[in-house]
Amino acid sequence: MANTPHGGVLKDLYLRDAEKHDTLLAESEQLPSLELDDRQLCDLELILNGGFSPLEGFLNQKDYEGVVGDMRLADGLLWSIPINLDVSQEQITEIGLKAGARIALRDPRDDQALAILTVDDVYRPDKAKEAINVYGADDDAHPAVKYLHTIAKEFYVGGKLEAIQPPSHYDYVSNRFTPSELRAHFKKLQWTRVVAFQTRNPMHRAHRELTVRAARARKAHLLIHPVVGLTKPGDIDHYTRVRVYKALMPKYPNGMAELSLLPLAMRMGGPREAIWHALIRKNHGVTHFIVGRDHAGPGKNSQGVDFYGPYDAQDAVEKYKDEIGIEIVPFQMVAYCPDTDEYMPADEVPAGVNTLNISGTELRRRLKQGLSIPEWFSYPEVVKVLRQAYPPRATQGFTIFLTGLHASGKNSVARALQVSLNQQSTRSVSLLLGETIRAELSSELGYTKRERDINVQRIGYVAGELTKAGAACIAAPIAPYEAARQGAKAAIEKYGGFYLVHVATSLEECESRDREGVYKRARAGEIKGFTGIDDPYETPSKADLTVDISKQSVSQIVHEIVLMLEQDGYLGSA
Ligand SMILES: Nc1ncnc2c1ncn2[C@@H]1O[C@H](COP(=O)(O)OS(=O)(=O)O)[C@@H](OP(=O)(O)O)[C@H]1O
Repeated sequence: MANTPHGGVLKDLYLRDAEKHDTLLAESEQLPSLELDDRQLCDLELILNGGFSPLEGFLNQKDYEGVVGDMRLADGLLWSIPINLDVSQEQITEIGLKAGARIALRDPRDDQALAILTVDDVYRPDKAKEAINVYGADDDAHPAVKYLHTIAKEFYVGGKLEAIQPPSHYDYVSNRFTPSELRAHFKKLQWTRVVAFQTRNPMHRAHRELTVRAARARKAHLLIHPVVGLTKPGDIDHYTRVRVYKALMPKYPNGMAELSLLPLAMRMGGPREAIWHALIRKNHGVTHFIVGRDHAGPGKNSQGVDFYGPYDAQDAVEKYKDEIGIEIVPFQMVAYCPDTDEYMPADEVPAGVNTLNISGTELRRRLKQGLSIPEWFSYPEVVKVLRQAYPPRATQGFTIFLTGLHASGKNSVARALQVSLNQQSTRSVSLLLGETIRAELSSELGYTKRERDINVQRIGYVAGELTKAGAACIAAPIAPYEAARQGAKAAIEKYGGFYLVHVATSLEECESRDREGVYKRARAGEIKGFTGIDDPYETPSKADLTVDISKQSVSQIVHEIVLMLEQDGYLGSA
């Protein structure tokens, strides 16, 4: 038998409102609309499908104050994390949000109406109190507190929901189970004791070992239940993680474990979050829940001290275990003992016995540099997935961004570099010369500061996309403004390497090299606002390389660029 939902009844609003579907959909077309943001969308999905039972909507003020104050809804039921629909004053006025109003809530990705909210109340939360009570401190180093102060709007709207349809998913659809679906699945499999494992990270041998030990200890089956909504900023993306989980699942004995993806927006709220996670699993029909060391921990506060103690989450679920109604399986991390080639719970390792571990940071370093990842740590199938997602630099894209005056030699260097890279790497090489971009992308633009900034921004965008796709991109605009160059850098370096090369050939030299006579015409006033003559060129404050065509040959400059790329690993063999 699947576990009883929190509050006794699974609030699957899709099932409850199925009969009214057509009427609700028609009504939603006539109602004012509120477009949800990413977090509200995750919360809405779990309210509608019953994952957040007993909630039937976003918290009204009474429930909110109870949850913030002592983790209880107004009716006394345990609930640890406030689930709010935050709105701005402009939205309140524009949409007409007030008690009794009916509002269509829409998916921001495709504008579909997902639910109708009947407004109970609109109130201004005490955000400092929410931060302190729920997350332990009013400190922006905590991601949920930062969200509260920088993204969440100033008012909350409470009210019950009627379900129209679930948000559309196009990724891993067959692995997404609502609580009702999971309950039906357990029934079909005849699973009565199920231990769930929550994770927002890739899983390796230690996790497989830990989960199997938990299942063995409770004579239960296993539900791997990772979060694919919002996790901690900087986490490995869920596409990669799900491929990892799928590579790991065959490592469990047949029939022992199932994978289901949870569209939860985590808050990283440690102890309160652990209680919330347990209640959500209970709603999914699970009977046991693993709570490990530092469950849903956000890391360190602004003073460099951990927000929560390593066992605060375990203590919290222990304290409320009767009300939570799911058996908690507290777990130590397992450690690898190389001398005996086995995994053991960290607290059972005898004194003096050597153990090994590879931290997340160390793993990322090894992936980045294409270094070995030992088999005792992970499965080759898992490592293969991670290597595809985090290719070593030798196969990552990069951009060489040449900046300098007209006729400084940047175009000659760019062309020669393209040829040189063509001969030595398997990447496709793209050349974005100033004149080409002006003809192909920016033909409507002139040369005012604003137009030059737009031009450089476009180059940054295109170079970023090429870099993301693994290409070598060589851009060579004049790009006279520091801020615009910085903007291009930011757009590119999130996807791969970025190198700013200042072709610092003097104006005098550029003028003498200018066979087309453009500078002469600019000096004669026939061309207005020409860079270097009557328009500024801001010298880069921090170029990765500064070269001068009057002092070095093109091939020497190309060689310097190649050496720089080689040193950073971009030109080694993959
Ligand atoms: N007013 C003015 N100022 C500067 N340059 C001018 C101007 N008018 C036309 N040109 C010619 O336009 C070519 C491309 O300029 P860019 O797109 O690289 O300039 S910018 O980065 O947008 O500032 C650039 O050529 P290259 O330097 O060979 O790319 C210039 O010859």
